[in-house]
Amino acid sequence: MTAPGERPVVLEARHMTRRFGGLVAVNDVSFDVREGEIFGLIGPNGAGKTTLFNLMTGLTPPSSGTLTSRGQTVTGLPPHRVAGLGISRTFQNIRLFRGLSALDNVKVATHRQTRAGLWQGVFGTAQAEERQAERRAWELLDLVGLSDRAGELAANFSYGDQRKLEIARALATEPRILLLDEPAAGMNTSEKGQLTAFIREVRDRFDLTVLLIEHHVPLVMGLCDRVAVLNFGQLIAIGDPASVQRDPKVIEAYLGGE
Ligand SMILES: Nc1ncnc2c1ncn2[C@@H]1O[C@H](COP(=O)(O)OP(=O)(O)OP(=O)(O)O)[C@@H](O)[C@H]1O
Repeated sequence: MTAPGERPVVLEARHMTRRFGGLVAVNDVSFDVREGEIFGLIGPNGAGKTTLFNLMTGLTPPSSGTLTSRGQTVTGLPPHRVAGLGISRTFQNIRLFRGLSALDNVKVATHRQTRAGLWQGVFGTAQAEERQAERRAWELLDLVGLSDRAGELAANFSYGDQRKLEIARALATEPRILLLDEPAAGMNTSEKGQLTAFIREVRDRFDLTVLLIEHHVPLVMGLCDRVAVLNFGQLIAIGDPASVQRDPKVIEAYLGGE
């Protein structure tokens, strides 16, 4: 088996910067992510974590700097093109279709992957694709443990279950790289406990690279292969969880903010 440090780099962030007026939310951030890694992004409130995810997924254009994935430039592409490169995400503020069922929320995302167009209508493949989308949506709901509630409106789900539904929806686009923005937020203690095994299972089963923003420190430390720490937009530490946790700059950043 290839050692983690020898696996190919799948994301290269170089000097990524984003200014909002006079505020530098992300300041000259560079790092690599390797295939199959579970890579954590932590930092105090307002450190720039979500802005960095937004830069990486086309929601916010960078002021300067680049992100490439397997030689392809990601920065400058709109979100759907970024998704087309196999980079999918969930959101800190959940973005489900609250008035649709759990099944339809996932199905809508699988549809983005099916080849819509004239030819499928002409050759009558639309129904087959519809059935395939439905089958895949059921599989993904099963994976996140929600298939017995497939017909319920997303709005009726607990916060923790909505997060799981968001993960199912992100997986429906068949990503190679999955970005999770605070996956444990709103989950109860037992759900948080199960999340580590779940994220590992998803990574292994779908052959994914996973990046996650998370405030729940035990989850980050127990789950991530490497952790990057942002503070006031700057990358102040990167490495394995134990060494990052001991880093005086990281301790200072967290204690200084209390
Ligand atoms: N669209 C925007 N316009 C102006 N300022 C913004 C915008 N988005 C983010 N910011 C600012 O950029 C900084 C970084 O915010 P960001 O949400 O990325 O931090 P974060 O680390 O994700 O924080 P949290 O952990 O609280 O979610 C904050 O000062 C925030 O107010």
